[in-house]
Amino acid sequence: MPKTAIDRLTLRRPDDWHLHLRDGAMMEAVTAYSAAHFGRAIVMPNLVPPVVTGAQAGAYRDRIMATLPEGSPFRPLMTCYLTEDTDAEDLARAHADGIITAVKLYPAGATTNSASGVKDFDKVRPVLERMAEIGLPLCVHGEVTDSDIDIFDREAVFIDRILKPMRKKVPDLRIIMEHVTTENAVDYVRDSRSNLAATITTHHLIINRNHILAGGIKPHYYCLPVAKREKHRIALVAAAISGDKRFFLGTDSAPHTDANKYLPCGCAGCFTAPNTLSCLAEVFDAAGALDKLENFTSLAGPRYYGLPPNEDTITLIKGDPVDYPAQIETGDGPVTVFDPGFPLHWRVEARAEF
Ligand SMILES: NC(=O)N[C@@H](CC(=O)O)C(=O)O
Ligand SMILES: [Zn+2]
Ligand SMILES: [Zn+2]
Repeated sequence: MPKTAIDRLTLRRPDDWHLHLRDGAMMEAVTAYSAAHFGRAIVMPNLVPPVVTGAQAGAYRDRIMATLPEGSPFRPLMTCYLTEDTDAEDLARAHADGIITAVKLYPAGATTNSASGVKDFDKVRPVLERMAEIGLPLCVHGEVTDSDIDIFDREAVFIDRILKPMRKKVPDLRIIMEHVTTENAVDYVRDSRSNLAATITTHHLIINRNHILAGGIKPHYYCLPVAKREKHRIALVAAAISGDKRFFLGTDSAPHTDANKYLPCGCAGCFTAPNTLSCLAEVFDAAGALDKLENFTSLAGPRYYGLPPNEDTITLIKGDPVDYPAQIETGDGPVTVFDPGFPLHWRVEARAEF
C-alpha cells in the first residue's frame, strides 16, 4: 500500500526555550512573531545593561507583557544574567516569587552583550550550589573565549574544561547547554545520566559553515556558536528527530538590524521567529520524522523544566510555498528574516483570536 503523505499536523502548542526579544523599539517589532505561535519562551537577559537582578527581570517581563495584544496567552519566562557579583538570595527570592525560571551563564566575551559574564567559574560556585538546592536551572552559552582556541573548537573545549568539572562540583544543578552545534555536545548530552539537556536552534538544523563562507560572506548566517561542518549539522538533526527528551527547541532567534549585521565587525545572530515552525516542519518532514516534531517543540522542554506542556494546540498545514517577509521593519531599522535556502511548504494555521 502506498503511504499517504501527511499534509496536516496538530501539535501541542510549542514553546521556545531560548529567545532574544531585546528591548524598546526592537522588542515592540519582534515580540508578536513569537507570541503568534509559541505558548511560552525563555527570554534571554543579554540587554545593555544586562538583566542581573530579580527586580530587573520583573521590570523586563512587564515591558514585554505591555507589547502583547490584550489577552494574548503568550508568557515570557524570565532569566537573570549570572555575574561574579550575583546575589544568590536575590535569585532565590525571584525564583520563589515566580519571577524567574532560569539563570543564564555567559562566559565573559563569548557572544553579543556578554562583557559582564563570568571569567572565574569558581567565583560563581556558591550561587550555583544555591541554585541546585532550590531547583533553579542554569542555561549555559557553552563556548570558551580563549584567543588561542579556534572558534570552531570553542564548544567542544568548553565541555572538557568548564562543563565537566562544573557538573562534578555541583552535580545536582540542572543544566541546559544552549544552542548546541557539535556532534561532541550531542554525544556528551546523550551520554549523561542526569541533570543535563540541550536546546537546538532552527538555523543550526539547516546551515553549516559553507552557508556563511562559501561563495561570498553571508552575514545573516553568522551567529554564535558559529555553524560547524556538515557532519555536525547531521548529528544535530539526528538528535532533534530522535525523540530523546533531553533535546528540545530553543530557536535563539536573535534580531539585529541589517545595519549592525553589515558592519566591518558585524553582530552575531539569526532572526528566525517569523518562519521557525515552517522551517522545522520542513526539516522533520524531509527526515521522515514528522511524528517526532511535537516532542522537540512542545513536550521535551516543559518536561525538563518541570512545567506542564501547553494545553492548546497548533495546526501545521502543507501546501504551496509559504510567503514570509524577507525583512521586517522595526523602529531601529530593517531586520532580515532567516532564509533557509529552500521553499517552505508548511504553514501555521492562524491563532483564532490573535
Ligand atoms: N546567538 C547569537 O549569535 N547571538 C545572540 C547571543 C547568543 O545567544 O549567544 C544575540 O544576543 O545576538
Ligand atoms: Zn548564546
Ligand atoms: Zn541566544
